Amino acid sequence: MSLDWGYTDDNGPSTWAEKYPLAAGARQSPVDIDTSKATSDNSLVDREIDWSYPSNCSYRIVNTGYGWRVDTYGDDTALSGGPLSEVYKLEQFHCHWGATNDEGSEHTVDGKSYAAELHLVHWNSEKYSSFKEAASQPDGLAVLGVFMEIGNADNAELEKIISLIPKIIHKGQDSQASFDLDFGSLLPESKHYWTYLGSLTTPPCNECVIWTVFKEPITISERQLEVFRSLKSVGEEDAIEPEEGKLVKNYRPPLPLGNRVLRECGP
Ligand SMILES: Clc1ccc(Cc2nnn[n-]2)cc1
Ligand SMILES: [Zn+2]
Repeated sequence: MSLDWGYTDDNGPSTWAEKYPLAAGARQSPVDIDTSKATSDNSLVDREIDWSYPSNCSYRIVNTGYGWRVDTYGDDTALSGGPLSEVYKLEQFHCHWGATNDEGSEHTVDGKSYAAELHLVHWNSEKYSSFKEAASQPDGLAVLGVFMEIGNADNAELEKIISLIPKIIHKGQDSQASFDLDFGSLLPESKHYWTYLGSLTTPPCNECVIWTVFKEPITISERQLEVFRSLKSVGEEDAIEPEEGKLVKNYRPPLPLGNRVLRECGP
């Protein structure tokens, strides 16, 4: 069964607009962050971005066929301040990566790619009654983007996710694992970031995301990234060769910023 969309030459980002017209919109993500175009904005400094994630909010990890996704209980989570006018709740987090370490992030900075990019997806629970409703609104979602660069040491918190990957190698597999995660270790120390109005980076590419991309990367080891790449984009029942169907890349290349404003908080 051929996939509606994906990351191969046949169904990759350049083909998405054929079936998902929003993908051709003027408010698409990711973008290349041209640091010379970023404007400072005191209102971002006055209302510091703030988050709260209880360590026990993660309850399930699933292979979506496009990567791994950790589903979270949002009730006791909160993201506010910075570019956000309301309080957003954490819905899920996931990651994008490439076949080699010199690609993999979705956003780029002055043309530079990082090896991977972590996305924490939140929804505006003050204004909307569900994630689904929020995903159809221009201020419905808030995604935190965290660049990941290769480092020598394993990231200990990521290791808790890595250890579950062997249980979800095939598309559709999930592990109902309530696991304790210190989100502080999945976010950079610095709260400096860029922010702009964009979209989901996969179909249907809804233009509903207020993006916050942190300037400081976190580290991931080469071994850990290889484990991500061992995930398969096909189900266990799809008889394929062992090396086939590996999810070696799941990132969308940058789209034009166009006439959107790119703001920054911090040097
Ligand atoms: Cl619900 C949903 C759909 C697609 C994505 C993919 C994505 N969009 N922005 N970052 N990742 C995330 C959540
Ligand atoms: Zn994402």
